[in-house]
Amino acid sequence: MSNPIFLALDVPQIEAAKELAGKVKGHVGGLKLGLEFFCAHGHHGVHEIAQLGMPIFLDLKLHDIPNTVAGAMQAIHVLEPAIVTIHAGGGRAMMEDAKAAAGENTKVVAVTMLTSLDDRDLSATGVQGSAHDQVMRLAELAERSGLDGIVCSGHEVGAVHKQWKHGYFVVPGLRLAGNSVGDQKRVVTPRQARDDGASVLVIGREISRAEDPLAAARMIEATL
Ligand SMILES: O=c1ccn([C@@H]2O[C@H](COP(=O)(O)O)[C@@H](O)[C@H]2O)c(=O)[nH]1
Repeated sequence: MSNPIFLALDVPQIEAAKELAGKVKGHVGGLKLGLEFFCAHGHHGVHEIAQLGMPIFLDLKLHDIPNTVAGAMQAIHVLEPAIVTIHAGGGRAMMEDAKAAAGENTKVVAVTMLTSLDDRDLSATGVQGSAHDQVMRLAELAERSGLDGIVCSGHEVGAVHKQWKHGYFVVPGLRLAGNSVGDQKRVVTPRQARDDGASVLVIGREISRAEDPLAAARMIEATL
């Protein structure tokens, strides 16, 4: 079984990102580059990180009209990312067009509800029901739109997995028991997410902010 951990390289400098990724090489299965890194360094930055030889997850969370998102997908095609995120809230046509524009080796997954939000936050946006209901609804829409999978929290992944047997499930919001959750609200341990059917475990600060990132990565790997 390949290592499901993708390390979130949420650091602004290329050299710092490379150094961190180099330290944990062999103990994570891939590297996640998000908005902070991509806005600062664009394609050049992605090429630099790709030279480390690990699968790249471009967490761009695209959300716009279908034509614009399809154009963005075409523009990143050349980077050959293993995974790209879009927002399920963009609707069916946007998701269909994004998938059609992606490279055939790229998994396109839809963010359902950010792990930094809870039921109250959802209600404040005017959406009725619980976070769980919202994730289930958007997961069904993503599946019907032909996507490879979704991003959800560890609170929902078990239920989504039962409903969508061959989906690809990306789970952030992961913390070891007792550790600070920071800005995350729907949190589980990496082991819990894995046991409930996560395909990819996104881990950032538990490794990147650890005194010894290699020791942290090895320890988390050992819990799986
Ligand atoms: O719902 C979501 C979607 C994406 N993320 C991203 O995952 C990492 C999590 O970082 P931690 O430091 O492990 O909390 C980060 O890059 C987010 O942009 C998410 O947390 N939740």
